Amino acid sequence: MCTGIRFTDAEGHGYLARNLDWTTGYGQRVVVTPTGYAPRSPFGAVPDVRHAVIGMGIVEEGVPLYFDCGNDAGLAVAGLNFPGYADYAPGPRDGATNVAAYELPLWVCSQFSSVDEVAAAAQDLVIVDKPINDRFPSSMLHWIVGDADRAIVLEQTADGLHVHDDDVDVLTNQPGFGWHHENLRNYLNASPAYPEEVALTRARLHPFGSGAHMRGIPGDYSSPSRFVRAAYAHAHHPVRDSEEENVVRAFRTLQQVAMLDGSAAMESGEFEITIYTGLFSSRTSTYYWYTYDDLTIRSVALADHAPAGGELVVV
Ligand SMILES: C[C@H](CCC(=O)NCCS(=O)(=O)O)[C@H]1CC[C@H]2[C@@H]3[C@H](O)C[C@@H]4C[C@H](O)CC[C@]4(C)[C@H]3C[C@H](O)[C@]12C
Repeated sequence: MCTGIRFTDAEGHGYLARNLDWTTGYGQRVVVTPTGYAPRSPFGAVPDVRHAVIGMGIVEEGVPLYFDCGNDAGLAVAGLNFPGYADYAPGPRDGATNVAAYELPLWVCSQFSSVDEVAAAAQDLVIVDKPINDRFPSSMLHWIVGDADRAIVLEQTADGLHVHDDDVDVLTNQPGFGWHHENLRNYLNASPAYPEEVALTRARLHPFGSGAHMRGIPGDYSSPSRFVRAAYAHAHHPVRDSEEENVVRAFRTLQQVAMLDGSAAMESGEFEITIYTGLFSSRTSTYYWYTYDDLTIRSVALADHAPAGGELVVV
């Protein structure tokens, strides 16, 4: 499974971070798409690269297939599994902005500079089931899109394209965002406050310690439980000042919903783990990440890799 979060630092810069939970990686690397790159876009939705893009992905047929990425204007996006709900158009629709599912993160980050712009453009958006090649069929995803101000979730289901205002800045997997948001109403009791002493018959009961009012926040790895846990942890985290503090914030928060080997098997019997955790900081246009096997936080700054060149850079 996967979890994504968005937040803002004390100076108003935006951050978007995600866990990529799966049984195996795809050989993903940090990829920079510079403004001089000439994309191959099947329906012409990405005619050029207006904003340089950096993020985690693979390059296939010379095209960057991003799992998550951010751009030089501070806009970022992450794709998360949404099987059983995602429903792509079998072909392009006349008069619409037709985007192949694999190029949606590139479309968002190469064309726009804010969530508001993406939300407006999404009114004409049709996500098309047009795989890059036979080796990689379209993945069934939904996407969290964030900037310094807010987040939205893009979901295309059987009844059309939905743009949800993500006012809790969190996304996990199925079911849809609306269901997860409604489900939060089951957890209104949860609070970080220290519990008061309680009188019970003639007993006076003291709390064991802090955290007692978090009882009820689910601890398992299922998508609804991770949504609730991430929304709680994220909402109560204090705003931080420096880039370093916000990197720590992102990675510590996503640790709360990261998947440990051996705990959750897929139908195949293989175990899901958090393959990597990635973060885009708009403050410095830097991508940070660590992997399951190596907790060293690595980073690549967009400015260090020819953001205006003509060739993709795979770091
Ligand atoms: C597996 C990843 C999602 C992880 C996740 O959400 N797991 C949930 C598990 S569960 O269902 O809820 O059990 C997704 C996120 C981004 C996806 C990749 C990106 O969409 C880029 C290309 C797109 C191609 O069509 C397929 C390969 C691919 C390289 C995708 C492979 C895979 O589907 C990825 C890596």
